[in-house]
Amino acid sequence: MLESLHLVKTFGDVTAVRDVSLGIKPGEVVGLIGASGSGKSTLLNLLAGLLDVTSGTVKLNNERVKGPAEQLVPGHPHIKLVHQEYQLMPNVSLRENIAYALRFYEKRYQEYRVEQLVQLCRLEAIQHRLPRQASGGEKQRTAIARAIAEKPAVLLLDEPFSHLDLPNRELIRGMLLDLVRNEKTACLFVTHDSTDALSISSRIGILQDGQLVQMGVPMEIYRRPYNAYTAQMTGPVNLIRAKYLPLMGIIHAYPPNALACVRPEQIRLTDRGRFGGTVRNVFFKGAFMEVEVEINRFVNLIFLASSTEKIKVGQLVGLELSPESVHWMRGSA
Ligand SMILES: Nc1ncnc2c1ncn2[C@@H]1O[C@H](COP(=O)(O)OP(=O)(O)OP(=O)(O)O)[C@@H](O)[C@H]1O
Repeated sequence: MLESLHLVKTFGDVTAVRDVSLGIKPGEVVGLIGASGSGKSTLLNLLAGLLDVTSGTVKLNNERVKGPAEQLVPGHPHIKLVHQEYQLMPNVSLRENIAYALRFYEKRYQEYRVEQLVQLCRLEAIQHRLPRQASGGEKQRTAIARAIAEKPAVLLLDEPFSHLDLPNRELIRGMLLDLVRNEKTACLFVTHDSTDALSISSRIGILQDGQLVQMGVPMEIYRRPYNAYTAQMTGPVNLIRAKYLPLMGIIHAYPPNALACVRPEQIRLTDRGRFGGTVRNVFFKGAFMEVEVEINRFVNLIFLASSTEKIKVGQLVGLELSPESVHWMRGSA
């Protein structure tokens, strides 16, 4: 198990990581979501033993992971970090890039393991290409294959899905799930986009200004975000001040400026709506539409409608929201 205990990292007067404590078990995928500058890469480097901590501890199976100041070669043999830039050797094939990680092993085992990795990372068809002849997704998969060649206990990934198209993102998602199932690797990745994190992680964490503000199972964080930042980082959301909720038929006992979170799918289109408004925008998203409705001068709401519905800008619509769908947030806006 990889653990961080009260990790802090400062650069001059910037605190990039503030008191972060977390644990990742073998066979678990954990996604950390944070805005740009929230400390994601710094945290990954600390966990990998590639950056010295200001205070706090990183432990792998109860043994302290040393920082670069304490070692000749930075890093830990059982913790691998895949950077955003892949860092492949440019003049040898993708397959040889993977094999290089196994160069100290006996030839037969090396061949066997490379073959296994090529299959696991879906590289059969393009394994003999040079990195410059490969797409971003193929290079990403090669970098992951190389990182896991020696079966590390922990795989850390920096933005593994950014710059990839949907089919490649799906491939990497499937691959990571296979990997943790087959090899019991503990996998932690950071991202600024919640979609992949919500779909494959057993737990997700939200980083805000270097702090881990919330951690839990994806559904719980999506439904019950701690604050507005957590709500916005995990998907489309309506953030509604308490004083406007009676407009929607919701009676409550909260102060006027308390903030409520209502996810778009919790608002329903209905002919017998308790409230309604004028459609301002309709965003086609494929299987569904995101519809923006002006309730009054101060409140716009978004709700989801099936893309088979006929909804037009300027149309009046009736809506329904049940009191149980409203989540009151503790943190400030
Ligand atoms: N070597 C450094 N020297 C000084 N400040 C740094 C250094 N590395 C990071 N920082 C600062 O620490 C904070 C966190 O940076 P970090 O790169 O970890 O964020 P991030 O969430 O990974 O951002 P992004 O998603 O944009 O890559 C930022 O304010 C950044 O400017």
